[in-house]
Amino acid sequence: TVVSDDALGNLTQFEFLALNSSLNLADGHARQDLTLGQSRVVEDLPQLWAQAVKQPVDEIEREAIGTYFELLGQHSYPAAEGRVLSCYSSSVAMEIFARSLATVAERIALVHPTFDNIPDILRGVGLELVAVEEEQLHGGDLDAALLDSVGCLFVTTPNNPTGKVVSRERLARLAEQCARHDVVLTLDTSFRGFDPAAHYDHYEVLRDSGCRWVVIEDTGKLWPTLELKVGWLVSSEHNGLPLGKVYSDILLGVSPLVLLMIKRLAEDAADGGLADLHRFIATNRAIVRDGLAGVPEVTFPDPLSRASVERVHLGSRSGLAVWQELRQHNLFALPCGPFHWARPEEGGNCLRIALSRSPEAVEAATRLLRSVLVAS
Ligand SMILES: N=C(N)NC[C@@H](O)CC(=O)C(=O)O
Repeated sequence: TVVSDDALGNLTQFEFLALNSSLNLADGHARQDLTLGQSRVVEDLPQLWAQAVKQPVDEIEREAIGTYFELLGQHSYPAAEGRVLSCYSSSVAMEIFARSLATVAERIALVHPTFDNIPDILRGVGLELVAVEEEQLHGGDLDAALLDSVGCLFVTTPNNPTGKVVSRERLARLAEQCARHDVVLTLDTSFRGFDPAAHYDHYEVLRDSGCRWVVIEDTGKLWPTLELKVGWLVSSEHNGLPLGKVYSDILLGVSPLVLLMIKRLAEDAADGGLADLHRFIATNRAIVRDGLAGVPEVTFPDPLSRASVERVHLGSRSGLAVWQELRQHNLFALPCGPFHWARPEEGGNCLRIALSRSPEAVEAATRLLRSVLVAS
């Protein structure tokens, strides 16, 4: 019997089921082997620990932020006090943003589809959601009446699971509309590291637009750091949100050791590691696409995606039924229904495959998926 997806709940609960399986291609966290450069950082952790004990934490934080934001082209990030808040994860940053927004707004426009912990967090603080279809968001100006009816426009870019990136021109136009309607523009840029199309200086565009804005950056998907990560909550001046106050309700600060590790990993990435990572993900994406070539009805809806995940459209097959069948073989992907948080049936025929895995795991998973699909 096919279990209905609400019996299994949200995407993260699906991901939880996969955590101890040998073929976990469910979550977007990085689980591939460390590269040589990254393993040198791990070997240096005792020294980083000693440095974290001695060096002032605000110095470490400034250096980690600078190295990471420069690596990804974000040269105009706000370096002033209180403008970049370090959180234990991007979801903690999102919770702080949501609680802050809910003190001044009742409704929020949110890109559809996207990862479901975003609408869940926003609903959790009592905000009413209005779906903005990805095509709409990328198509042209948003409806003025829509913008007048919300306190915020929330955009995931690159989007999850589609990999769709908001271009510089599109961001400038969205920010201009948000400025005109006095709507906060919020970006979740968790997948930014994977796609050079997302490395233009977003902060320069946001700053020049005059709109109120918030950006959530995430180091957690880029490197295999065993969940050691930081979410950065970045915001414009005078944004009217009690971010600092709510931040202080939740935490005092993150580990300087983790900040030093991130700084070193960002340095390694700047020294060729990021280009290697892009090639690594592209190779894994090709393994999936080549491995499923010729399977009846199977297509890939996101040909331009560079994100560390790949959507597979199964034709008339149920994503949930295929997910269940794979689970019998101890292979876990992600059914795409819950990404379509306003209309789950729209994602009913898709699976998402994680690509931040060893090529061998991606190869084995693709072979298994192919055998299940040709038999279905
Ligand atoms: N706080 C949550 N729910 N974390 C899971 C999230 O990081 C997974 C994710 O974003 C992805 O698999 O694409």
